Amino acid sequence: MTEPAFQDQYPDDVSHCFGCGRLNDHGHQLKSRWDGDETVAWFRPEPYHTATPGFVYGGLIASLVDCHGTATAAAASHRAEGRPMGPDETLRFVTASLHVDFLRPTPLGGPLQVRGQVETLTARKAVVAVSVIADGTVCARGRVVAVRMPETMGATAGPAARIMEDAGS
Ligand SMILES: CCCCCCCCCCCCCC(=O)SCCNC(=O)CCNC(=O)[C@H](O)C(C)(C)COP(=O)(O)OP(=O)(O)OC[C@H]1O[C@@H](n2cnc3c(N)ncnc32)[C@H](O)[C@@H]1OP(=O)(O)O
Repeated sequence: MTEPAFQDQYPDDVSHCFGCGRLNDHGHQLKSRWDGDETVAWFRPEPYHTATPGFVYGGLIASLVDCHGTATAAAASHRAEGRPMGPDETLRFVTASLHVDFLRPTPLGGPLQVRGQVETLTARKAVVAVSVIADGTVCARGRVVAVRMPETMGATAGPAARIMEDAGS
């Protein structure tokens, strides 16, 4: 049986992210999982994710790197601490830095494989290298610095609570 995706184990209050939130009907709903010591996600861009005809928009690729990187940071942190992921056990990471090199045009039409490798991991920070691969060819490489989420970004913090209420969450 397939393991549940990391993002499907996030608690509701951090599940509205445009890139990976399972509660965001308008988002990409990226799903990341372990593949040995690396992580993997698959995403099939739609025709409207176009840069030039036939090629994928770079901003979409950046958001795949971003969300796969932060998810990998959370999962790796849980694994390192021997704590299973789940709604009651949350090690939450947000993006401090996102760098992407677009090595070659990414063809539109097939699935993209997004692979993550943890480069460094501490209690407060993870650095994750991410590759975006189309049909066996690495089209983009990225690096995400993910840091433990500050309390001020939580869903119950200040304006966030009102925004979620307005959105009917
Ligand atoms: C079940 C599991 C649940 C998981 C839920 C996941 C929810 C996911 C939701 C979806 C998310 C989707 C993704 C999204 O869209 S997240 C949305 C986009 N991100 C943000 O809005 C974050 C805004 N920024 C901040 O809140 C703060 O600046 C943060 C918290 C990031 C750092 O705060 P602060 O500055 O106070 O941290 P620190 O001083 O203690 O430094 C700590 C370490 O970090 C290093 N550093 C800091 N900044 C940078 C930088 N720019 N480049 C390189 N490194 C940087 C620093 O050197 C230090 O390293 P070291 O000295 O320790 O080596």
